[in-house]
Amino acid sequence: MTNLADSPMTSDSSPVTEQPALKMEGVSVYYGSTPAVREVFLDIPTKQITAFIGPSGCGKSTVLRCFNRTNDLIPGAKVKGNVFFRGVNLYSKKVDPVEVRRRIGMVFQKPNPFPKSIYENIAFGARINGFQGNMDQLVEGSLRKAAIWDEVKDKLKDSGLSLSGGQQQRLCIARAIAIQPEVILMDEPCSALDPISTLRIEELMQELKEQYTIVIVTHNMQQASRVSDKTAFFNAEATDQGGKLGYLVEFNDTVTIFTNPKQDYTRDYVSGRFG
Ligand SMILES: Nc1ncnc2c1ncn2[C@@H]1O[C@H](COP(=O)(O)OP(=O)(O)OP(=O)(O)O)[C@@H](O)[C@H]1O
Repeated sequence: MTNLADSPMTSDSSPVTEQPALKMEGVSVYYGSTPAVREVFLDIPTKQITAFIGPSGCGKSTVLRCFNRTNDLIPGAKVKGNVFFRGVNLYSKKVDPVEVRRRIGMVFQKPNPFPKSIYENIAFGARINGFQGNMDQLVEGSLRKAAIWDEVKDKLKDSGLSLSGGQQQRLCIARAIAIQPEVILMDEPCSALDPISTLRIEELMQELKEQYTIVIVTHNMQQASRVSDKTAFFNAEATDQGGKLGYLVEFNDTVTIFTNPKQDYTRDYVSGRFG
């Protein structure tokens, strides 16, 4: 089994920030025989925030799921091309998808805490992953990193489901952090939250990027321009079969995408002319 920790990026002589954490080379995704996304080439920078934007159905979530092999869990989904994490091809037969999902965590649109105590929401996954250290410390550290410790420290035995939506989402981020991933994928993490909870998550993302590489799918262009360093704009084109096929139009620094994009489609989208 290929060890995902074995990679040139662990060398002290090469600063991690200079190499992409994740790399896509010619990735196409199919659901059954229907193509959903074609030929994506993309480098995700280490310890930065990359946003995926684009109209509904252009394949943002589909592409995001390729980074931790969660498309494998969808019957009929097929990924072609290569996805590299720290130089290791994640789709190689030697790579264990469970290990991939441990190293590359995911937070979903709707907060989905386990129906267990706040403490167990953090401890459960760590225990399953064979964590041998001090569990109390791990729980506190993860909740602190997710900026929710002060709100829950006196009620760790209460159910995770008793928290507000915004708190539940930070609990889910803490749960992802507890597994000690290197990358956190976020699929519209704020779309079910009110503006104040959204702001908390956005602030939290800025803190987390000191330690983690973050990729976020968002429908909210203001959010992408506020939080991200890089932005990938996806669009979809009509197919001969009457469907839609997603593709990457443009990928650049967020400020360039929003102020001086190279493609007319991008300019029209970010200025609200379609989508
Ligand atoms: N589980 C699935 N089974 C079959 N087709 C799917 C599945 N998930 C996505 N698709 C199709 O793949 C295409 C891309 O969908 P995807 O959800 O990735 O786009 P998106 O840009 O994230 O959309 P949205 O912004 O609406 O969430 C769409 O045509 C969608 O119908």
